[in-house]
Amino acid sequence: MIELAGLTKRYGEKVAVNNLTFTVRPGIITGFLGPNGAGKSTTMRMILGLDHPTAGDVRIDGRHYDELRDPLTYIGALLDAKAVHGGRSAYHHLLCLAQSNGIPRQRVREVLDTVGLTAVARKKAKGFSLGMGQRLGIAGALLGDPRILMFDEPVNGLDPEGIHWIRNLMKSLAAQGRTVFVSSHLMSEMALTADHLVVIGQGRLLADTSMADFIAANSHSYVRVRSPQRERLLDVLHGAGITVVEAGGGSLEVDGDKAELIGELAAQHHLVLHELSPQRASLEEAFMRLTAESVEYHAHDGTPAAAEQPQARAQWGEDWRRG
Ligand SMILES: Nc1ncnc2c1ncn2[C@@H]1O[C@H](COP(=O)(O)OP(=O)(O)OP(=O)(O)O)[C@@H](O)[C@H]1O
Repeated sequence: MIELAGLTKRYGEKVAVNNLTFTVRPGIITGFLGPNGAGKSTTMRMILGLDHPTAGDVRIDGRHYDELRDPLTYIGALLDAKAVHGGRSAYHHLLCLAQSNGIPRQRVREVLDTVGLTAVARKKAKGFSLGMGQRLGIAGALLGDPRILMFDEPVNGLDPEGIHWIRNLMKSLAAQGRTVFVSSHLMSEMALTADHLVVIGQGRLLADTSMADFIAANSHSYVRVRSPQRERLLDVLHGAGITVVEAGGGSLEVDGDKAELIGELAAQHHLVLHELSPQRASLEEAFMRLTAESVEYHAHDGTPAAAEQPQARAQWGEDWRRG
């Protein structure tokens, strides 16, 4: 497990990480989300002892990183794929890591094979593409066969086949009972990969919950209904006390999880339905809704940043609901 307790990091006036307390558990993939500058990388660096907390504590299986003997055998991490000596080959980069962590030499060939870099093992890392660099970083993380894996933006630079590969790799690592902690800005990918989410904004914890609960809590569910007997259906729904909003394209929208109720009412009144579809927000929509107030860096599209605009969250929710 990775356990954070009141973890805080200040850089001068800037509070990059603010009193974070959460636990990353084994056997599942925990996604780590937050807008740009939220403090994800700083948190990950503190977990690895690369940055020292201003306050609070972080432990790996009960110990601080610098107390771990051969740390790569406890926790493997991909933080910055470019943090490789460019003049070394992939093989020699991994061999150096192995030798300094008491890891047998044959493990280097195994991980090169796992990440698909065997054919370029003797090539210098400085000639590697972004995706090859990511694969080499992942090989380094796997080298010590650790129980805990931590990946910062692992799909960055990977092609669709590579993204598919890393998704399956993380799932199999979690299925083996390992702890997998991964950050990504690719929400669609995170939705397919993570079981649990930790979300931060401006260094603070915003959510620590299962994927399903996160989406349910931060999104609005409604049912879209279309019928060729629209007017009669409206009467029936109004008669049952159900509030209906007329949406574009002749469809109707009803708040909440009322699909079954609407279907039964339609059947009782012999009404034909062409569509009866429960709608739920995607992870991306739920994430934007939750973090709207803590986004620091906005592109200028004429509207002020949400942080400067206290009503933004409610307004955005309304737009999203009908948009
Ligand atoms: N060495 C440093 N000195 C000063 N400020 C720093 C330093 N490292 C990070 N910060 C600041 O701390 C905040 C958090 O940065 P961090 O890189 O951890 O965010 P992040 O969530 O990983 O962002 P991104 O998604 O953009 O990678 C930012 O405002 C950043 O500018």
